[in-house]
Amino acid sequence: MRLKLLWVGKTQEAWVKTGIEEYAGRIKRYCPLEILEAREEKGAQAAVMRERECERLVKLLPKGAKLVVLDERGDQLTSPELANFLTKQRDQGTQDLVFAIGGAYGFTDGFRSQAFKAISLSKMTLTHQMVRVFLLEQIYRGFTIMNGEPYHHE
Ligand SMILES: C[S@@+](CC[C@H](N)C(=O)[O-])C[C@H]1O[C@@H](n2cnc3c(N)ncnc32)[C@H](O)[C@@H]1O
Repeated sequence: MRLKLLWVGKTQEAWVKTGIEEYAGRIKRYCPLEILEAREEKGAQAAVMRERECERLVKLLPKGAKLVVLDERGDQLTSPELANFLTKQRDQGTQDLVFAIGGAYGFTDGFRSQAFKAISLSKMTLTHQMVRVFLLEQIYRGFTIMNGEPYHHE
């Protein structure tokens, strides 16, 4: 299984970049990981920017990939549940598992409907930049749970 993180726009804040590098590096000990970045749209109405950004996200999706969207309206999982989800995908032979994070205006309904799962990290809205770090840390945590390593404590 290969993991891909798909998101919109460059990471702006240095402290977010540091977090991404830290957890992406840790995840790569367990699984190949690639970050795919769609260009951010600027200066149009929100609906137009959302549409254009989602068109770019679709173009970056590998053929046959299984898509998970990060969405505040999605399923809320515990960390062990996320670990089980990753285990199941690996054991089912999923080749490319893609986690997509929307831009500042989120996803179109059309993009969301291409996903087989939507995951919420909280009922609160987080910045699309911060979600990158939170998601990476939870994926890393998931791999440590899968491997019985002493990182996650109940
Ligand atoms: C600022 S939010 C977009 C908010 C937009 N109003 C919406 O309803 O989706 C940008 C992106 O960050 C991610 N995001 C923000 N909060 C989240 C949360 N609590 N759980 C999961 N993803 C979240 C989603 O991928 C979202 O598309």
